[in-house]
Amino acid sequence: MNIAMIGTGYVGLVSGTCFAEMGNRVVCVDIDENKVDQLKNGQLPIYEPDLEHYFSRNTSEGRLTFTTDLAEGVAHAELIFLALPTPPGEDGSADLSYVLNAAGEIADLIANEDDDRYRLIINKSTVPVGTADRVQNVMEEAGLQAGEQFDVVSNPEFLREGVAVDDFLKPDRVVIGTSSEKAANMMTRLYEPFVRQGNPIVVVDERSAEMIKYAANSILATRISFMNEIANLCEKVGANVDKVRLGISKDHRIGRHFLYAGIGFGGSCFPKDVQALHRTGRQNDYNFKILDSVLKVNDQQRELLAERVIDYFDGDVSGKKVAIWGLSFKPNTDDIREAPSHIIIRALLDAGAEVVGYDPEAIETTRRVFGDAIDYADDMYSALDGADVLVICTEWNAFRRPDLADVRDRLAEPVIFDGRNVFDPKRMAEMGFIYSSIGRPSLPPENDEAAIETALSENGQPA
Ligand SMILES: NC(=O)C1=CN([C@@H]2O[C@H](COP(=O)(O)OP(=O)(O)OC[C@H]3O[C@@H](n4cnc5c(N)ncnc54)[C@H](O)[C@@H]3O)[C@@H](O)[C@H]2O)C=CC1
Ligand SMILES: O=C(O)[C@H]1O[C@H](OP(=O)(O)OP(=O)(O)OC[C@H]2O[C@@H](n3ccc(=O)[nH]c3=O)[C@H](O)[C@@H]2O)[C@H](O)[C@@H](O)[C@@H]1O
Repeated sequence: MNIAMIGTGYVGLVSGTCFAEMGNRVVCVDIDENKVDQLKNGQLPIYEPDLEHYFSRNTSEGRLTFTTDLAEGVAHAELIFLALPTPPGEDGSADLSYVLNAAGEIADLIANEDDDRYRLIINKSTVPVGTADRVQNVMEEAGLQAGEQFDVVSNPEFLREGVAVDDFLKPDRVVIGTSSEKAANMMTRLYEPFVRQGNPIVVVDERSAEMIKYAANSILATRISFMNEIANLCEKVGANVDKVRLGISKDHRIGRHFLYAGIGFGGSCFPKDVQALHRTGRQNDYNFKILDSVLKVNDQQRELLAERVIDYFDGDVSGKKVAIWGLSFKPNTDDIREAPSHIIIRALLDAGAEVVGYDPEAIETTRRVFGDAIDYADDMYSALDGADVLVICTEWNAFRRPDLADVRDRLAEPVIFDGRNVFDPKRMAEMGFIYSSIGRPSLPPENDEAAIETALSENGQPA
């Protein structure tokens, strides 16, 4: 099938590449000339595991191309996807200007064509309930006839950054929102190769499809905030949130996913989408109280480690050097949008601390935000040289089994604040660390040097 992907960001680029992988011809359109130049030169503007492999194959075989020219994309395609930003507006509701303006331009282009080809305009962006109707109005205002020349489809995307290609190629489900049988058939034909494992294509009306996306993100965010509150209470009553998680997750009604306590959820979507759904409630005279709490708990949780570091130094961190491991909002991405690490860094800088950050992929994206206000380390160990404490913000694999003897040697004091519970508190205490994690008891550190040496060597690392 011939596809245009309008917007070539995390969603547009991954979706476009994966559609091309199934044999479709995809033209990706973006207004960012640098991005399009990079893509035309075979370079990926984002880090996303496995993307390079599919990108190279499909560009070299000519099924995946890039342009800044919307007219080229529209002329090529029978399926026109909108994968555009929907950032929060001032009142928290989704800003639809990117989507509606692009729809307007597409409508004008189609209205000026000689032929009467039928097109699908497909919302892949996360958009509030009623947006498909608004896009349809925009098309009709240009003189186009719904059902004859076009239909609007809502096709929300559920991929996660860091595993986006795998999620797209093997989705748990595909949601198609349309009241047109013809549109539903075309969309089903497009997605059938992706659901061969028997996962369903769920065809619903446009409004339900739009609500499904917000409901999915909001219930996942609610689980995280809920577990963070359990973690906070565990600390007060001497329980261990990781053990609690194991205990509850064996109940198949609860399941094991999205129950990890930590320093709150970040990313470009959970904070924005929970806020937007809350706003939809308000606009419809409904106070969605749970969502308000989900956001408040998350804001509090993202401040937690900075407060703990400042408390550790009795309220005065001026001149103290804090090393941060993990800058991206989650592992396996360079995305720093709404990253808890950035909130922690800002709070530490405001309090007068010096910060040095390390991340396997997100140094450049972080540099664009903080510039010279913080230092950047070339590797995870050199970040620790002369640092007073280490703060772990993202659970990259490389941080899970580091050489803790080296970590201890390099830090001015053996102090670790772990926002992702990557180490065992008991073993950390045996190795002489002052170790604070989320929702688990902190144990007094061993202070006998010989015992510490033994524990470090038993940890599999040279003492
Ligand atoms: N990032 C994610 O993991 C997911 C995002 N979503 C949703 O998908 C949508 C897009 O998100 P991302 O891909 O993360 O955004 P992004 O910011 O990475 O990409 C958006 C792209 O659109 C381009 N753009 C802006 N205006 C344009 C125009 N008029 N014509 C052509 N291109 C234009 C920008 O230059 C940018 O490259 C949002 O609604 C988001 O909520 C949904 C599922 C997952
Ligand atoms: O709409 C979107 O953009 C996407 O948002 C999330 O995907 P993403 O933000 O890429 O990443 P997640 O894996 O969901 O993690 C989000 C945040 O929650 C945190 N998290 C996740 C899981 C958990 O148990 N605990 C926890 O704190 C992560 O550290 C991260 O900061 C959803 O999982 C996707 O289904 C959705 O398509």
